[in-house]
Amino acid sequence: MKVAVLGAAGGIGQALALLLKTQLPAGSQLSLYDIAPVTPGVAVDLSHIPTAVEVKGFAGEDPTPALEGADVVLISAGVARKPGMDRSDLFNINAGIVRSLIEKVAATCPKALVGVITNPVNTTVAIAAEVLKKAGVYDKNRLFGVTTLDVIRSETFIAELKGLNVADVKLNVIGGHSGVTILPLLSQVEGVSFTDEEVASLTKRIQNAGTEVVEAKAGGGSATLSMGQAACRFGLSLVRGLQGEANVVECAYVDGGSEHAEFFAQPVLLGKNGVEKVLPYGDVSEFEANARDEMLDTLKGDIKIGVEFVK
Ligand SMILES: NC(=O)c1ccc[n+]([C@@H]2O[C@H](COP(=O)([O-])OP(=O)(O)OC[C@H]3O[C@@H](n4cnc5c(N)ncnc54)[C@H](O)[C@@H]3O)[C@@H](O)[C@H]2O)c1
Ligand SMILES: O=C(O)C[C@H](O)C(=O)O
Repeated sequence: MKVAVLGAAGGIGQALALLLKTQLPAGSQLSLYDIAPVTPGVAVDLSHIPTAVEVKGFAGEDPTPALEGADVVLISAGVARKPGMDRSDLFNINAGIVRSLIEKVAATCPKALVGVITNPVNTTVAIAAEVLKKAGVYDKNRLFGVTTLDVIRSETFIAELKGLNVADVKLNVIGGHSGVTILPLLSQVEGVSFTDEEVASLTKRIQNAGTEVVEAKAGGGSATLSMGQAACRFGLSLVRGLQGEANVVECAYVDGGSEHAEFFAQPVLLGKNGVEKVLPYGDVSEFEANARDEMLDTLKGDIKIGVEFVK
């Protein structure tokens, strides 16, 4: 199994690479690429950790050597937010970065499962899809916007609020990955009840959690360590699915034939071809149904910007 991380010298990339070095199955290869010249050194550093995962690092303008033979590609290349910015403010720089990296994926490892972390995810995934379509290699089951951070934040905040063991908290987070498009389905958490005030405030906290980190880092970037953990969880789930493990389910932002939008985050069953099955996200409360319906104009607008950028 070969996993490539693009943007591997960055805050997310280095945390993710460390977690993958220690958690990928024995015999895996970890391929690190970034334009930053430090990247081969990051790989040398990681290679001294005693696990049966081979690490190679590549820097420079061309990611091709890092992508050759990749089964999974995780992309966190690009710029991060500073206080006062919205994720959509990253579009001008990150759209072009994602477009050129996906062009190389299309040419080098078109069958790889691709997880896009780079913001604005609602838009960069649409860009990736259009680039893959243009290259004639688009397979909707192999492209994912990584929304796992919204899921692990929800699990953490719910467990804190209700005094639960976080390992017991499970829920779907649907929609997209920005502001009101992030919708945690709190009504589905088993064994707890929330007051209307708790639902409103917890939903808002989860939707603003990225900004919470951006402000706390005071100009030093956005979430990197929690995102490294989230991307590792998602990347390992992709690998487990590829290896034929049964019942591997994650929420992700996919082109899954949703009635709501061309791309929509919801649970998917992962397998040897990426998405084996798009799963229903289940019953929702009246609050959640309203929030879902109200987010759709924003989400569809974000997607349109991505499609038009490539066309
Ligand atoms: N999906 C999510 O939930 C989520 C969560 C956190 C952050 N993000 C996003 O992830 C991205 C990266 O965040 P970060 O904190 O790691 O930023 P960072 O600045 O620490 O790292 C980004 C890295 O990308 C590299 N890079 C830039 N252009 C490149 C290119 N063309 N090819 C290869 N590498 C390139 C940079 O050299 C840098 O090392 C941001 O867009 C951020 O908004 C997404
Ligand atoms: O908020 C950001 O800009 C980064 C990321 O999308 C997050 O949710 O932490």
